[in-house]
Amino acid sequence: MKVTIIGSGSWGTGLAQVLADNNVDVTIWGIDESQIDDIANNHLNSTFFPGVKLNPAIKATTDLATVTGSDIVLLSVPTIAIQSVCEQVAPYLDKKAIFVNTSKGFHPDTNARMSDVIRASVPADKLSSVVSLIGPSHAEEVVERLLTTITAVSQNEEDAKTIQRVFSNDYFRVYTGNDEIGAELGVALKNAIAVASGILAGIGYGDNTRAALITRGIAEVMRFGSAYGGKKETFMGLTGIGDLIVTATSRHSRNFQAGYEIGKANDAQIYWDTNKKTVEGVRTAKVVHELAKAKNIDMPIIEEVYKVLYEGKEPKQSAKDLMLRELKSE
Ligand SMILES: NC(=O)C1=CN([C@@H]2O[C@H](COP(=O)(O)OP(=O)(O)OC[C@H]3O[C@@H](n4cnc5c(N)ncnc54)[C@H](OP(=O)(O)O)[C@@H]3O)[C@@H](O)[C@H]2O)C=CC1
Ligand SMILES: O=C(CO)COP(=O)(O)O
Repeated sequence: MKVTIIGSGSWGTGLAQVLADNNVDVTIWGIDESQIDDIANNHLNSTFFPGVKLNPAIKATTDLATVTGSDIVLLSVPTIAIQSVCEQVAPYLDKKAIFVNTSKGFHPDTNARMSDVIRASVPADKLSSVVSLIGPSHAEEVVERLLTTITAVSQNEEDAKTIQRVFSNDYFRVYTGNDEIGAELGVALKNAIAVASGILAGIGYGDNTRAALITRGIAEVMRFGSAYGGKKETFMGLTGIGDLIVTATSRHSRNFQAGYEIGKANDAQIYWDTNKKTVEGVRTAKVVHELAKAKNIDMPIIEEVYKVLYEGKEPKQSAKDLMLRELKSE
């Protein structure tokens, strides 16, 4: 089994650690020469995990020809780059490969889900199927081999089981699932709710607020996800409430961190002026704002995140407006 990981960022490196620990032949392909050199020769990815030793069996290269012969191609670049890396990779494949998606969000122009983007970008004779490997899983913890559970979601049960088998070990437990729509919408939307969680913490609100946010947040995710074809029970699993909990509460979350800075400043401009990290929830808030309007779905929390990010609304005013909305029963 040969696996190529596309992207030398934090999640690609974390998943390479899992595969190398499982004695799988794994190579990371990336565009940043110094990062690739660090992984290949020092067995470190100092940009993301300073001081954390990587399994020395992980190979790394900037040569895309390494993709030839791969049984599995795992994509770990931000959602904005998924289509372009698929188009770059496909010509190098000499057989059908399982494409593993790990990105959480939507296509930058079409708002399509990631599995649909991959299916549209990889020719059928190069694609066995798409499996999304998604769930509550901060790379910073996986690379340190802290116990993690995740789901391999696919329309193709056999390929989902292959990914389950290849990745599972005593610290990384993989479940399978087939609700691609529900799972991919769950992990995308939770990022926008995590931005809200960071904002509320940055303002100075406490644990009651966070519990309210998570509870009302999953209700919103479920409302949106089922309107777009997801199964209700999926939102109660790892790709729903599980991923929302970890992202809305963890110091590792870049969505939470971005929100925190915005809340502290009571202004989103600080994010637009300074952020250099991958923060998928920011664009997701815009996509959800548009898609919710199209189907008239009530999304009060994500709508306030949208207003803070894109209309200059003060976060403190947004929090008050959420509390003073028309009173409802649960
Ligand atoms: N980090 C995590 O814990 C988890 C992340 N995810 C998801 O995984 C996806 C990737 O995130 P993550 O790894 O954290 O992001 P990072 O920012 O850590 O890494 C992204 C990597 O992709 C590279 N990249 C960007 N564009 C291209 C391109 N066009 N061609 C080749 N490489 C490219 C970047 O290179 P450069 O820096 O040189 O631009 C960088 O090495 C996101 O959708 C995220 O939501 C999911 C679960 C966990
Ligand atoms: O998706 C993640 C954990 O499951 C990573 O979250 P962040 O992108 O907010 O760091």
